[in-house]
Amino acid sequence: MAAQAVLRSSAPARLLSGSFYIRKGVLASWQHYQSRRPFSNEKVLVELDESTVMKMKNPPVNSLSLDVLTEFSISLEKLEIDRGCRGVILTSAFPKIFSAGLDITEMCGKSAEHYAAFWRAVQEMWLKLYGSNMVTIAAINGSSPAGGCLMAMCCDYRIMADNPKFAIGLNETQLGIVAPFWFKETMVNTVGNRVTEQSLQLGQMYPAPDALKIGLVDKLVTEEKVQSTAVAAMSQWLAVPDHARQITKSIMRKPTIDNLVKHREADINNFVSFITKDSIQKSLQVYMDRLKQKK
Ligand SMILES: CCCCCCCCCCCCC/C=C/C(=O)SCCNC(=O)CCNC(=O)[C@H](O)C(C)(C)COP(=O)(O)OP(=O)(O)OC[C@H]1O[C@@H](n2cnc3c(N)ncnc32)[C@H](O)[C@@H]1OP(=O)(O)O
Repeated sequence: MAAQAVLRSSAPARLLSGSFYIRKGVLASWQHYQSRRPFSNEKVLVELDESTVMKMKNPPVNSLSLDVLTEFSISLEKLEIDRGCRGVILTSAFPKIFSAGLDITEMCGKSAEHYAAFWRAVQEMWLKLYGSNMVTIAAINGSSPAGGCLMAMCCDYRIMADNPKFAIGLNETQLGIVAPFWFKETMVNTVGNRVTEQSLQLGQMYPAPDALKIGLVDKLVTEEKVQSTAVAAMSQWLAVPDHARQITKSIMRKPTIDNLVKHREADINNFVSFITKDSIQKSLQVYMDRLKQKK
């Protein structure tokens, strides 16, 4: 099978602690296996098995903190330069939640320097994932608001658990904040302009069946089958010659990526001046309080 051809030899499944879990299928040798050990840092788990899987593992809800984002980008970069890796499945280690999006506590009560570093890390994650040469498949095994939805949209193909309790969308306006232009452009590239305009203004979260209807996800399967379906889809995508697929992906995505690269510093400045406003800090605080009260 194409996926197996890509993931060369077999190696023991290996779990390493952290916020992500990368399952790497096939290594040429034990030495090669050992050379992948740098994945075993604080926030990244590496499992060496039949397929390459990055599992977010930041309890309780996979919120994307500065540490998690940094680790994600480093891990993805390592896979990117590994010629043995042509595709990655992105999923969550927890049932019922893919990712709660950006860690709201990173955007509350911190210094301007912290906000700038945080936003640069969000940009970096997006640049690396949206611009990846690898085939990227999101196995969305639970809810996925805002930044979680962004990560899923960065992937080439999205499979979601068929459960109307799981919802996905860019809900920023519900928090009193604004999805930046490159979040918007990613969504436009996924579902089109009209659906994006309405979704973003309303901060709409789509239950899985509705997400399928608007094309925000590509396929629904039962929760138990999300990952195996992703593995099957991966082998289909990997059957296409890499160079042709990669150039095509680049033609589709480069203008959007270039737009952020060009305006990156201005975007950071916009974020910092927006998020440091008293009114925005208040909105985020109210939202966090509501989240805690709902229990
Ligand atoms: C002129 C131009 C100007 C424009 C400039 C624009 C600049 C840019 C502006 C800013 C852009 C920011 C973009 C932001 C993107 C984001 O991603 S914001 C995050 C949005 N996320 C959410 O809204 C999700 C909120 N969470 C939930 O809905 C639920 O928690 C859940 C994910 C559905 C899971 O539910 P459940 O399993 O019931 O768990 P809970 O009990 O709700 O939560 C458990 C604990 O986790 C905490 N938590 C949840 N989400 C987050 C989060 N995103 N960040 C931090 N913490 C989170 C929650 O409070 C609980 O905590 P405890 O009570 O302490 O246990």
